[in-house]
Amino acid sequence: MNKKIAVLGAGSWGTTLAILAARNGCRTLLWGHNREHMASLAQDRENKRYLPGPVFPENLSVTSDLAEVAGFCNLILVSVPSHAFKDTLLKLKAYLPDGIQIAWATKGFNSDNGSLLHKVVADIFSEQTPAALLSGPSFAAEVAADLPTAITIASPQPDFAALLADILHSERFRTYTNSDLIGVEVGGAVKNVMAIAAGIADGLGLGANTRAALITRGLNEIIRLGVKLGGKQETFMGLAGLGDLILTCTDNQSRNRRFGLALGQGKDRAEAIQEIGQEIEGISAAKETFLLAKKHGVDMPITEQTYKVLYEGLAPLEAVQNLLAREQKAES
Ligand SMILES: NC(=O)C1=CN([C@@H]2O[C@H](COP(=O)(O)OP(=O)(O)OC[C@H]3O[C@@H](n4cnc5c(N)ncnc54)[C@H](O)[C@@H]3O)[C@@H](O)[C@H]2O)C=CC1
Ligand SMILES: O=C(CO)COP(=O)(O)O
Repeated sequence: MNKKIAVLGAGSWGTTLAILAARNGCRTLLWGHNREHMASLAQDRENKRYLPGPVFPENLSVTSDLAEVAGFCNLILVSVPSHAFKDTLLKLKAYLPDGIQIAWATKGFNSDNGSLLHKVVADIFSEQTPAALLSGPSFAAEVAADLPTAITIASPQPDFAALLADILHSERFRTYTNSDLIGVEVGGAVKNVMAIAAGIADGLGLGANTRAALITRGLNEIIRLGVKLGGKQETFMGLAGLGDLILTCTDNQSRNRRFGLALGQGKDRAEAIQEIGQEIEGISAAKETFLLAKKHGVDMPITEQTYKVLYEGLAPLEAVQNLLAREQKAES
């Protein structure tokens, strides 16, 4: 494929997406903010810190210089953590103010004010800037190992979604398109909160019934918030909703689930974060989701109890008891 793409964020997911695009024949530039780390990637042709194993294809080059990114192409796929999303785009804008096309694979909210990330893109560039989000059940290591995976690319601009879908699609990586950007954003950001909750329950040894109840009632919460924010109900039954929720609530590759497991087993929060050693997006998302739910008057009891465990020192077992003590009601 005779295309160029720059991927911002040289963690496990950005590296994987850059490898996928390069395997599909695109000239690909992977940017990371840490100069020493990027120098080691250039030398090793492998990301030993975040994605040990896969060797970089020849058409994948690396840089820590955003000016080089701007000179390379205007098609950008951002995969930095949510706390770095706005700053990275602001820095990029200094080099590439016009004609940019922005996709992102970041799952989370704007850490400044809890807004959805499409709002950050529109505020920094313009409402007309082609914008798309890649989301769905996709552990980086499995994708990089070429294990079959299906994801969603959401954009209000169908041509842009189709372009990205072509760049990344392969027999082992199926790309579906979707026009519901908001629904896909909410699904990807809030499933991380539910994965922490499911991990906590499993860490407490509460069993399979509890896990299934949390996933199902968690999906309900995600739908209530997502629809209130403008997402479509059916989106949450798809890859970026139920698909990613099941993946991260049930498999220990999920860092959010592992973090919850550690808390449920009585480990200290700081120790758990250090042991995992990678981004745990659900920690900030728990706060941002809790505040959004309050602002919009949406009932999100699992999110609320997870927030209280993470930010108010509530004991995990007490959080479960609070959920169980809620008044009996009709399923909705
Ligand atoms: N790893 C996975 O399987 C998947 C991750 N994601 C999402 O992708 C995003 C990135 O996650 P991962 O790559 O997994 O994280 P990671 O923990 O593997 O790597 C984080 C990367 O972010 C970089 N970073 C940290 N602070 C930064 C800053 N201020 N500016 C620029 N870069 C900074 C680190 O140097 C590192 O390269 C997250 O939003 C995550 O939810 C989405 C789907 C799958
Ligand atoms: O989003 C992911 C897979 O789809 C990765 O989940 P974790 O961030 O919990 O590892």
